[in-house]
Parts: sequence; structure tokens; C-alpha cells
Amino acid sequence: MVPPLFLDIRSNHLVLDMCAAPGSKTFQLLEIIHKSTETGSLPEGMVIANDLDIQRCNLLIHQAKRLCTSNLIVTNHEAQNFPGCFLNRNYDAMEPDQSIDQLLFDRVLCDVPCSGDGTLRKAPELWRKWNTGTGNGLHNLQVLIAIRGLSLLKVGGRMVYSTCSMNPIENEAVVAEVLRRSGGSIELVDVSSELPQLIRRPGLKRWKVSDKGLWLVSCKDVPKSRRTVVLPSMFPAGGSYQDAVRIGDDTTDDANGISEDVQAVENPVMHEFTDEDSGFRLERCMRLVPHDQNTGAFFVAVLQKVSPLPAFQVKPRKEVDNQHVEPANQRNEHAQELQINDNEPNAADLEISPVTCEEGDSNGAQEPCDVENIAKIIPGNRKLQSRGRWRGIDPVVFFKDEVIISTIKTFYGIDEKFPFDGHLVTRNNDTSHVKRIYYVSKSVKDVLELNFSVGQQLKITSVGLKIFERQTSLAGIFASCAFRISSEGLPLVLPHITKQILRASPIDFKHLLQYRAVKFADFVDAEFGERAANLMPGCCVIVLGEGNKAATKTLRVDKSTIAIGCWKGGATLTLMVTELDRQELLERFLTRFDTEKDSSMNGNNLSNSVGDDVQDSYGNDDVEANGC
Ligand SMILES: C[S@@+](CC[C@H](N)C(=O)[O-])C[C@H]1O[C@@H](n2cnc3c(N)ncnc32)[C@H](O)[C@@H]1O
Repeated sequence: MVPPLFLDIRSNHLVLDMCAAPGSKTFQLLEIIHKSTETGSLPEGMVIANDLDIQRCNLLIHQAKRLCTSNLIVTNHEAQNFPGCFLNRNYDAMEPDQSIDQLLFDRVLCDVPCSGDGTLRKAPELWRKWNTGTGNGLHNLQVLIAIRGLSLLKVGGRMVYSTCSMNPIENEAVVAEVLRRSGGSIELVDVSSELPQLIRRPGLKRWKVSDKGLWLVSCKDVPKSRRTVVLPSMFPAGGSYQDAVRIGDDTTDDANGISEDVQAVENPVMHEFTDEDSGFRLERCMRLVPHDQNTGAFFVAVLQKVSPLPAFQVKPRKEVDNQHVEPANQRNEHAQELQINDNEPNAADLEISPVTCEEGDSNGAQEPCDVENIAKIIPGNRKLQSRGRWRGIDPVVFFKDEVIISTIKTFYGIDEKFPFDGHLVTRNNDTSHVKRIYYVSKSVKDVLELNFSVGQQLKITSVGLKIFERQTSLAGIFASCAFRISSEGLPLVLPHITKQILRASPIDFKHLLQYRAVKFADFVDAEFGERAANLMPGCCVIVLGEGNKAATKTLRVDKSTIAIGCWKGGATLTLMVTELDRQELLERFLTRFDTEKDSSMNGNNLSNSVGDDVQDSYGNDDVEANGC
């Protein structure tokens, strides 16, 4: 949990979590972003959480539902090829109010895949599998991911590089290589005064590289046959094999591919370190070891971008052109701007991915890209129209159906302070059959607009917060608004609802939780029962009030407000939360109000008859409660 704390995140920051799954740090980042936000408003910042592993992405998406955030996009790219979505400002596809023309971040978290040897304490089975080759094998990928992160960072922005490994090849060697390649545009930040209670040790300045049982002190010692595996950047002084002529071209390797010179350094005790060191202030890196404060071991380095990266970091043009269709007027003019040029995904990103479909009625093999929609946004550019087809991934479509939007607004009396325009998204091209509507914050909206303008470079597996869901049962069809408020979306929309919302006394609230459905006539507070009966048929919100009576005055909502979604039927109010949520809420409710004695809590007269009534009257096959 330490790396995000060194990112110095503010609520208006655009944050990229490059290797995010399963998401423990993403949640921290989002919590920080949301921390100081007033009830009823959303932070300006947002997080893009990316991971290569789609299954782990799905885990993150599932967990993120608990956060009820509309400020998150989950993507599925190789972090080293994360797209930059550069849009030429002159490009006429730009939406009039589009406020960003390139995906650059204020903060980047680069929690890279690593050997994980810092977790040996909690994962002892690692001892059996561990060998020095694992770290060596990851080093280059770690460098590429870190460089990509830095290229996507705004000048002045901060990136944290972290691993849960103790291996300098995965840690200091990566940081040194990144600094070496950055040509002075990146600084290793001294954070010794930040989090002073955290015990940390300085980064190493010298280390050896182990390969096949040998300890190598310099890239000059690496036999020719091992040069594709043991890279110069793994050594403190870096270098290149063009420079390393001592062994290799002039030295004959023995039968094992290992020269006599190299065998001489086999014993690390006998062979001292050379004077070689990186020349960087690697002591500013932080090593956290288990025996200092009873933790796992991990490594953290804080990097700051002080100027654009040098152009030599640009990926080979040929590779990019072959793999990605590009608007003709966007490329090559910017060959000197790294953060622009290396913004392209590679071919692997365009392959089929088994992501779960958001819309129940879509299948994984559909063509998700709405060519017509893109054509509307970017008229006259055939190339761009045919781009952005992330097969197997549901499309992201702005939901603009005025009739449905106005019905929802009117039904729930949603005030104008809650912006809908451009903030509603679906995952279905056929907007007449939309089942779920997602809400996105302004920052996410901006990124989505940019992504459309650049031909959907981002492979988005999840975006925004599910706010409304179509009630497909008979009850939904006959209600004047078929869209109910989802449990996740309720905290967001709650402060803005003025209709279909009632405050229940604790005893009636508890009855709803206990029995799931209560007849209007059976509420302890008869006035509440009457008011419930007078609601429009359909979804409604019941807020936990205080005292014995449901208050009639205007409801005031804050962070402590407890509310649940219900369905107002012909004779009953029915709870619309999952069984798990119901049980948890009831448990918390009982803990809070357990001193309250209530003789009328005997539910014998309520439970069975009410349950039957709900099933029979409404056939709520997709109501979340109790399998109804
Ligand atoms: C150390 S874990 C990340 C843990 C995560 N930051 C957290 O706090 O929950 C590394 C992650 O990198 C992902 N990964 C591996 N190679 C990747 C790549 N080339 N690009 C992006 N993610 C990658 C793995 O799937 C894994 O989820």
C-alpha cells in the first residue's frame, strides 16, 4: 500500500495505473481522488487502470463495483504499448467542446510484474520455484513499461516505480536504465522527508548479475552466447555490447558457452565489486525489508519528469505503421515529440480477448465498433472509421436517447445540477435495446471523446458506474419508467432525486431488510405506508430516517445517509438489493440499533404472505432481491 502514498495525488489528477490488477492500489488511488469531494459532486480527476491479463482485469472490475465510482476506466493493453491517443489539434474531427487532445497523465503508477521474491514470507512455495533467471527475464519488460509510463507522464508529473522484489536487477537496474535513457529529463526524487514513520533503506548503487550460477560484475564479463539474456542494462554501469569487446568476439567460449574469464568471477566472495556504478543517485530509491517493520519486502522509486523525453526513445516507425491504421495527418509530423510518437498500441492489442460482455444479450464474438457512429463523429475519413475494433469487447457508446433520458429525469425528479449530457454511456450499439446505462465523470467523458476522435485506440473493458438498469419484467413494462436505479449508482444520484424517495423510520426500514417485501398496510408508521402507496409504480428509494415517524420535510442527504432501492408495486414495497447486500446491511443495522426494543418486530404476520404477494403480482425475474 506504500507506492500510491508517494504519488502525491490530488483530486483533480489524471492517473494511470499501468499494471493494475487485481486493483488494491487502484482502489487506494480512487479513494484519494474521491476523499475531499462534497456529497453530490464528483472529483475532477480520474484513474485509468490497465492490465494485460483480462481475467485479472475482470477481478478488478468486480471489486471496483464496491467503490461506486464513475471516475474509472479499465483497459486491457500491454503497458509497454499503452496508447497515447494523440489528436492533432487541427484535426477537424475534434468535438467543439473537447478539452484534451492527448492522453497525458499527472501521475503514473508503474507497479510492474516482478519475480515477487519480496513476498516469500507469505508465499513460501515461491522458495521452490525461485531462481535468478526470473528477475533477469523480467528486467527488459520492466524497463519498457517504465519508459512507456514516463512518456505518458506530463512534464512536472510524478511516476512511482515499484516491485515486490528485492532483486536489484528488477529494481535499481531498471531505474538506472530509465534515467540513462531519459537524458536528464527524469529525476529520481528524494522523498526522505515524506512518510517519515516509514522505515526504509537506501537503494543499492552496486550489485552483481547472476546467470547460470555465475556472478557477473560487468557486461564485459558476459559470454557472447548469453548476451541476449544478460543485458548491459542489468549492470550498475549499463553500457552496450558494442563497447564490451574484452570477451565475446575475441574470446572463444567453452563447450558450455562460458568463457574462462567469466568462470573466474564465479565465486562472489572472492571477486569484489568493480568501481562501476550507475552514477545516478540510486540511494534515493527505497528498499523496504521484512525485518524492519514486519512487512513483505518491496522496492519503491519516485521519478519526476522535468522535461520531454528525448526523441531517441521513439519506437521504430516501421513497426508502428505496419500494426496500426493511423489518420494520415497525425503521423510523422511529430517525430521529435516522444510522448506523442510512442503512443501506439501493437498488434497483440488488436487480438481477440475473452473479456466478459457487459450487455447480457451480446455475445463475445460480436463486432463491437459502431462504424456508423464513428463516421458521424469523423466525417469523411474511411481509415478512421474502420479502426478501433476491439473484437470480443463491448463497444462504448454515448447514450443520447432524449426520450428515455427525459423519462428518467422526470420520474425521479432529478435536478438540473446533475449533468446528464454526454455523461451517460452504454455498452451496446443498439441503443433501442439498452439494458444498462453507465454514468461517467467529466474527466472520463473527456477521455472517451478523445478516444472516439482517435479511432478508439483504448481497449476499454469497463467504464463508469452502472446507474440505471432496465426492469425487463412485466412490472418494468407497466411502470412509467422502466429504468431502475442500480445499487452502485444510488449513492451518486441520491442527492439529486426529488421524487420517488421516502424516509422510513428505523423500524420500517428494518422490516424491509428483514422481510424483503412489506405490504403498505403493514408498515408500523401508517403515514409512511400511505405515502409509499401513493408513489408511482416502479423504482423508488427508501432512506433510513430517525425517530419513529417518517419525516415529511425535504430530505437532506450526506455521506452518512443510508438508502436502499425498492420497487413500488400494487400492494407492497419490495427491496431491490442483492441477498448478500441485504444480509450485510441488516447485520450493520442490527448492530447500530440493537438496543432498540420493538414488540412489533414479530414478523409472523408479515413474512410469508408478503413474499408470495411479490412473486405473484410482479414476477420480478430480474429484481435483485432474493432471486426474485
Ligand atoms: C504486481 S502485479 C500488480 C498488482 C497491482 N498493482 C495491485 O496493487 O493490485 C503485476 C500485474 O502486471 C500485469 N502484467 C504483466 N505483464 C504486463 C504487461 N506487459 N502490461 C500490463 N500488465 C502486465 C499482471 O497481470 C499483474 O496483474
